[in-house]
Amino acid sequence: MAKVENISFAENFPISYIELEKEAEKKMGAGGFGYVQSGAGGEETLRKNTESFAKYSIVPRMLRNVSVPDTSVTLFGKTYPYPIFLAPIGMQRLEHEEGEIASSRAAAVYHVPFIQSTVSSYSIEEIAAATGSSPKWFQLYWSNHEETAFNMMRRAEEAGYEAIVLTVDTVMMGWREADLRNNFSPLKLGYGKANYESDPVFMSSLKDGDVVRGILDNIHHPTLSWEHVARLKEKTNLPILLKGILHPEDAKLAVEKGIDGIIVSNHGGRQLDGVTAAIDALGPIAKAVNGLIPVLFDSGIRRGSDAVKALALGADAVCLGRPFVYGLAIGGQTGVEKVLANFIEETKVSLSLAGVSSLKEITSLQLIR
Ligand SMILES: Cc1cc2nc3c(=O)[nH]c(=O)nc-3n(C[C@H](O)[C@H](O)[C@H](O)COP(=O)(O)O)c2cc1C
Ligand SMILES: CCCCCCC(=O)C(=O)O
Repeated sequence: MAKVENISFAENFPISYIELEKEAEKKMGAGGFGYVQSGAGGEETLRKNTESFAKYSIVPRMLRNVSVPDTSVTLFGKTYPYPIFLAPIGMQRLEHEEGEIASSRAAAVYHVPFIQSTVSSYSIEEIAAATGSSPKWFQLYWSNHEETAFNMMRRAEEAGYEAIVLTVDTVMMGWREADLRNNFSPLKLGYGKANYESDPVFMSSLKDGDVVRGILDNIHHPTLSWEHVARLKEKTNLPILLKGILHPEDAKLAVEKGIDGIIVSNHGGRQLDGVTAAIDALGPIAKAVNGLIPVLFDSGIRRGSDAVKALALGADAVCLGRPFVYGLAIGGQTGVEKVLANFIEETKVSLSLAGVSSLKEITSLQLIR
């Protein structure tokens, strides 16, 4: 780390998101880069996700002794040093040979919880072995072969994962024009198989032994409903969060049905184009939930001041997505560590300059539109 004035930062590494994206593009093939970078449809939501942060202006407070900001957050009885998670991102071998092994180890360096995707390139057990006791959550894609979903969740529980994130906005793939243009399907190319190939329940469900076809048959699940969620809940003692909530009524239903937390997200603009910017959905949802369950946020977080705005609007923590994946493409584990180092430092500086000395008081930080 280098230092300029009071700021520590990762040297010889892209600082801004634009630079990160540019460097990552040089390292990745066109198909893989297009898959990560692009959004659905005309990319209206992808653009809005980042642009909409500018609608919210922080009104900072002064003279508040911000010398040692307390950035810790407690969720489900566990305290983490920062209100920051790594979002579940599938198939990270697209970016780097070491994929999720590298990114989960980088997260562990900062005690940042790593959310592992169902469609990851290394299995639940491999990531657990690589990261020991550092915090991990498991993101579950529902499976049409229901026992496969239950078994993956059981494996995560046994491997020491601390929560299950059920993604509910991906019952089918969005209309992604870059992938159509490039004829690019990471699932068909065999990325994202690790949790399936290592799952005896899934493997024994295959009729013809074709793993890729089996994944494709299972992962698109348009029948998903609250009844499935209730069945899932019966099968685990881990907290369950629903990822992909954008409507306050769905958030209220989640509370009513005993769900433990939600992630406000539009999947980084990759699913339905034209939906609300995630940051615009956050305030009304936080109000509807009224502190009854934790509310996490992703989709558009690019810098520390974005995190401060999301926290002020009611998020308990934010998940970093594309920025860390670009770090992975540029420099493997070290690249992700550098992205995290800069993001954490910028978040701390932003909180201090906003006059927030503890996250416990963040919701009193005023934002004007
Ligand atoms: C390449 C890529 C793969 C993703 N894979 C998953 C996944 O497997 N499971 C999931 O729930 N979300 C997945 N997401 C969505 C992220 O978890 C997160 O919602 C999104 O990246 C947030 O948008 P942002 O990265 O633009 O901030 C993926 C996103 C990207 C960019
Ligand atoms: C039908 C869901 C497949 C999703 C694959 C990974 C993902 O979430 C993505 O955004 O891409």
